Amino acid sequence: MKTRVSMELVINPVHKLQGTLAVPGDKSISHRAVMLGALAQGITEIDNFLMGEDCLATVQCFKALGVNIEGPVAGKLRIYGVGLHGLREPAEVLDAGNSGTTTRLLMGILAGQPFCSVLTGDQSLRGRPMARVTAPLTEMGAVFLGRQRNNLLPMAVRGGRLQPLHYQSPVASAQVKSAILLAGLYAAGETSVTEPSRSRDHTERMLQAFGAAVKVTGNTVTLQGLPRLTGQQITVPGDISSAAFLLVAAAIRPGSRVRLTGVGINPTRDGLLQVLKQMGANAEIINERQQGGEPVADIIITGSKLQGTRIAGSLIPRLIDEIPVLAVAAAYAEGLTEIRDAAELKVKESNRIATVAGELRKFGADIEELPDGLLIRGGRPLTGTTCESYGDHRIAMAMAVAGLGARGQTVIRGAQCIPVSFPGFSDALKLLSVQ
Ligand SMILES: O=C(O)C1=C[C@@H](OP(=O)(O)O)[C@@H](O)[C@H](O)C1
Ligand SMILES: C=C(OP(=O)(O)O)C(=O)O
Repeated sequence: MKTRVSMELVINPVHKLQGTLAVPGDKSISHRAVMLGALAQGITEIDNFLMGEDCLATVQCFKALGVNIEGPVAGKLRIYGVGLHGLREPAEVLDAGNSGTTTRLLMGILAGQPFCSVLTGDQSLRGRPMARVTAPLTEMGAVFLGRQRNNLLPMAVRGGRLQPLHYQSPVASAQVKSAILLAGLYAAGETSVTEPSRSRDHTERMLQAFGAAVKVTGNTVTLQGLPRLTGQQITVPGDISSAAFLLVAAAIRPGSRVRLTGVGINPTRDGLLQVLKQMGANAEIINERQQGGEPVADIIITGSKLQGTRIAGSLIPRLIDEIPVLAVAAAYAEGLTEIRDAAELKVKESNRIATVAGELRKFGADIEELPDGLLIRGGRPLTGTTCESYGDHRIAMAMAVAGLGARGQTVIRGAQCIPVSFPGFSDALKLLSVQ
């Protein structure tokens, strides 16, 4: 297990943000490109791969499963696919680091393998619930052995012959949906997942691009098992979840104008843009195009006076990772913001309802925790403070954004977690900041 040196990020208030920037590649799409590339026949080449620690953990796991992968070097990766049945029993424990996506999607794939593997991760990941995938995968025929009735890592998996499953998921979670669909690759016949509302659909899109038959009807996705997957060329779009920090930073500083190029605007991921508009921000989408089966565009945002809003229901899965930074936008907005139906935030890298509320309160924000969200009475002037990341990259970056509009200096302790999803975050802020 890696031990990392604790790092502090010092944030000084900025007058405004200005400039043009390309954010790093999408984390969700980067993970999936490695996984499907490994299970395909032939070569998959990936460009603009996210060199974040979570995606590097996925690459390491597939190397340990016997896949020949060149790179990643400067966002380029070449995978020599082994086909659906070509993975090899790993001689070492598979370490997913901080990454829930690596763990849960990999569990789906390992469920279909006729060998034994063991998965673990860092302290945060070892506390996150896995029964949401081990339970349905057990129904399909895989065998798991882990703490708290197969809920916590480390977890041993013995895969094998799988039965197809029609699963009614109690949560809108792309990780649950994807784990079952990836296991469904190994089951003869149709496997389907129905969600309470639609989660991100990158797995469905990419499975189709690699040649699998996938049907989407309402909130149900159906996959035909045992397809032949063929290697692809994939250019990963910029990550809207990383763009979110820069978009909110610009939105809360009047006079700002920032252009982010090549950002993924998949409709299952673009809730942030809808909410920023609801709050009165001026966000323009231009140069829309398709890249790797995903819609991308440039986003131009200007600073404006923001108003409070309500964020709930089927919008939540479309912006789940952006809620910490949207809470920051709400603290700078006039009036009340209510975030509901977001209890999933409690089982992320930290309990994000508690950590967002606790850290924003240190700046002087008026914020109340709800069982499934947050109530923020915005408009109070914020004062720079010392924040904790709790090892959660999104909390570290959200609080850095809060510091940009506060009076005085802000220090983010535990900032070494930021490259989990956004290597180069502080350089991006520096580049865009006008003091
Ligand atoms: O499938 C994915 O790539 C992800 C799904 C989401 O998690 P859930 O599926 O738990 O909602 C999200 O929070 C995570 O950052 C990435
Ligand atoms: C929740 C996140 O990721 P994961 O579940 O993959 O750890 C995230 O990046 O905010």
